[in-house]
Amino acid sequence: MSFKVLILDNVNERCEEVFKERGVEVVRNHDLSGQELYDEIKSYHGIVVRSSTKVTEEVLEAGENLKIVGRAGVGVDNIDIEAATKRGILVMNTPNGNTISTAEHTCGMILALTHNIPQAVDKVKGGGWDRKKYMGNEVYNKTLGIVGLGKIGSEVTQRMQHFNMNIKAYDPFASVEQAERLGVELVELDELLGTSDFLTVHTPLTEKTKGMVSMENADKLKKGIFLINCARGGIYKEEDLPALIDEGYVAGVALDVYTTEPPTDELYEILQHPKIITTPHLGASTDEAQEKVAEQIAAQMADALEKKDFEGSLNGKSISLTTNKEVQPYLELAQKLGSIAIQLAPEHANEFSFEYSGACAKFSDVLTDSILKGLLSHHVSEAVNLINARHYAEERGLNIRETTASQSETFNDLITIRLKEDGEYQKISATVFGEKDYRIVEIDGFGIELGLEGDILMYKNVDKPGMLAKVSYALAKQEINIASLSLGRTMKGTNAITAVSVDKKMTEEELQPLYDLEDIHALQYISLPSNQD
Ligand SMILES: NC(=O)c1ccc[n+]([C@@H]2O[C@H](COP(=O)([O-])OP(=O)(O)OC[C@H]3O[C@@H](n4cnc5c(N)ncnc54)[C@H](O)[C@@H]3O)[C@@H](O)[C@H]2O)c1
Ligand SMILES: O=C(O)CC[C@@H](O)C(=O)O
Repeated sequence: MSFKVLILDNVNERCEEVFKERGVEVVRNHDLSGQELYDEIKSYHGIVVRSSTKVTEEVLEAGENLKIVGRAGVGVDNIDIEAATKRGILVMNTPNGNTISTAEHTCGMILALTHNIPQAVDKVKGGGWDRKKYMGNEVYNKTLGIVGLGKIGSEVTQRMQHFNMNIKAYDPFASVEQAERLGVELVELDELLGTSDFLTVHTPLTEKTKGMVSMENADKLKKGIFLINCARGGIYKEEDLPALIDEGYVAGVALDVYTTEPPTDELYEILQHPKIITTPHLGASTDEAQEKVAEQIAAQMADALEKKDFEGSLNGKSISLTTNKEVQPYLELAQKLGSIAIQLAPEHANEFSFEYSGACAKFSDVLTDSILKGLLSHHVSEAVNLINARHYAEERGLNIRETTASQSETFNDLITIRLKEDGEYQKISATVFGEKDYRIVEIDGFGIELGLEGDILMYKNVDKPGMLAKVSYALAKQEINIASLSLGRTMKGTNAITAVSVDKKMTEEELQPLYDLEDIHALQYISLPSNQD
């Protein structure tokens, strides 16, 4: 299949080159919005953006053929990931292509801020000369507080240590080992605010980070602190910044990012403050970073479109495993098992437990996605895939438990689904022999061996002579051929379970005579897709 990708923002030309090298048709059309964008996007399988294009639910809906949204950069706050996930559209970014540039920009901002460089440049260029007014401060031996010890925070740390700064950090997700390796002291946020001479933030904008510094918590700040934000607008409350400076809490502010970009008139006013220096979201704007993110996003998207690799995917992390040859047989097994389990399940079943034993256990995450795909395909009208399966499971209130064991007692690998009905668990287990021989091996304690393919009749009967003859006669009368069969029982003469594979899809009318047979109970008809080539 040939793929088409649309580049919507000002992404470096290496993006087109890489797509073309990979045989992907690529079109560039910048700054589209509204109806123009909805019309244009229809035929494309992928779109590439930076931060200008807002990839809203409406845009995704208009993208009838859309499979991937690629962000040439880190922040994906301009992409409605939830809506993309629901539609099974992959969202990817390039998490490290612009790390170095942004870290360098941050260090540049720290030095420019404390040495009053931008203000002094303006003065001299305007024909002035004032050495007293632009007296600065050294960073040497000062404390730099870092909020967010991720990729950029870590690179800033290493660079500013060479300026002999003492680095402290607040990051609830950072490990002590990581901090030790970097020579950073991990502290709580209040301590960081109260002891830092400079504070730089390197987190996404979230409910937790929004307004991290504002007039409300001004008393927590070390007097005369310098604030730097090269992450996302709004982490410092912008409208409070002039007052924080004028009232002596803050010595100066450096901003590369704003809540609205370009800044609104109101925000523009704030930026006129002589102690606030600014750049127009330039952190990642270097030739090197832009080449890297452009190349990376094109290569990642081409790989994903060809289903070779899913590196950089944000809303389908576990699907990157699907390119691993080892996981492929289990994926199909899991999906088939999900499909059969839901066909055997009573209506409204919503409590499931998935058990993985043996080598397959290490892939449990993606196997759960695959079971859910099989299970939900029967209930959800939209296309369910590995990206959106968990979303639909949650939306439908399915309660899922997952357990793993490194070994199975009976088979090399075993996947079992239990579903709860009237307080009792029904159980179905399956395994794969070789690469594609998928078999159910147990249903509700009955050992059975049944290929997981095609059209299957499954029923319970009393274990006595003549039962199979009745069924085969009812089928033969309708000229329906039996392909294979499997019998299972717990004890001679008690209950038995029988599975009969037939050579054609059966209609309700054809099934009726079988439902009417005496001593044949709980007859169910299951249809499974053929094994993939
Ligand atoms: N100015 C630019 O041009 C530019 C360029 C690249 C990235 N960015 C932005 O910089 C930010 C950081 O990027 P990164 O690549 O380092 O990301 P990252 O994911 O590597 O690091 C983010 C860190 O923030 C931490 N974190 C999350 N919530 C937190 C909280 N409430 N308190 C403290 N720490 C928290 C995470 O644990 C993580 O370590 C992102 O917002 C990104 O969009 C801006
Ligand atoms: O595309 C850009 O220049 C913005 C980059 C940056 O904000 C990011 O999050 O990667």
